Amino acid sequence: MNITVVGAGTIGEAISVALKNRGYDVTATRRNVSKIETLAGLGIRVSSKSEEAILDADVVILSLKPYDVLAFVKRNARVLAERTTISMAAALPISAMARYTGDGRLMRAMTNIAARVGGGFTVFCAPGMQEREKRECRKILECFGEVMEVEEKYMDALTAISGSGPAYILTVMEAMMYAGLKVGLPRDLALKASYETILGSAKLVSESGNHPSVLKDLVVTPGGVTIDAIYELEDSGIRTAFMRAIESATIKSRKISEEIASRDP
Ligand SMILES: NC(=O)C1=CN([C@@H]2O[C@H](COP(=O)(O)OP(=O)(O)OC[C@H]3O[C@@H](n4cnc5c(N)ncnc54)[C@H](O)[C@@H]3O)[C@@H](O)[C@H]2O)C=CC1
Ligand SMILES: O=C(O)[C@@H]1CCC=N1
Repeated sequence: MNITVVGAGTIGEAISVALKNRGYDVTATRRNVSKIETLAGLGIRVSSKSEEAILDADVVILSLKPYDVLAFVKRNARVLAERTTISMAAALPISAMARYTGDGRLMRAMTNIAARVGGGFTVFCAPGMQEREKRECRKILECFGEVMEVEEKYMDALTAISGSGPAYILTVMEAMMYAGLKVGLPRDLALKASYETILGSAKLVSESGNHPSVLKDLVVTPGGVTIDAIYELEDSGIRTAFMRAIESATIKSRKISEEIASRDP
């Protein structure tokens, strides 16, 4: 199966590598191909001519900025209507693209940067697509990590939690690492202790099926060390900070969505 990834920037490059690693035949496009020369070394075809590169594709994955995806869909509506098309863009509703192509072969997906190492979480919706084609797309998305089909009304919130999420967790990781430096750990050890702890905690929730609060409570030994840290975190309002952050990103995604839907590129 030939897959063309249009817009090999941050996410397009990550998913091109993940697809190639799973044996797909991949073409990646970017206006300035010198920036994706390393992809060619991995056996990915690179091209600056997106309009031509989609002609040979069975599946087209669009990883341009949201408004650029819509403009690309409009310009190439006839070609895309005859191919499976997966938009990775935040905030771009299927209905806005379907104005030009119909929704029969369109999928909207949201992944995250961990797709690069097969650790992404990808949600998708494709209300007009036949089940067989949807299953093929699902297999493609599974190259990026875990996959779930969801209703489109949840996409903005999921973008805010898991699409943008690595930025929050990496901020937490960085803060933990700097805390380690403050209390005298060497840099490498502070970083490893931080990421292994985040990785292990996520694995514990995923494999035990327990609620995070149940597991957290097990760590807090009465009169011990952890409670002093939890006291400081609660005092800083860490939970409301996360809730505000994710609510704010959700609102931003909805706002962009409304703006895009009302524009004709
Ligand atoms: N960065 C992330 O972690 C995630 C991004 N996304 C979505 O992925 C999309 C891309 O985001 P990023 O990768 O962060 O942006 P980016 O700016 O790194 O990538 C977009 C790329 O498209 C290229 N481009 C623009 N017009 C083109 C054309 N006509 N043909 C070929 N290439 C063209 C640009 O040069 C750029 O390299 C956005 O819609 C975003 O919402 C989704 C999930 C996570
Ligand atoms: O910041 C953004 O808009 C994109 C969507 C999810 C992650 N990055």
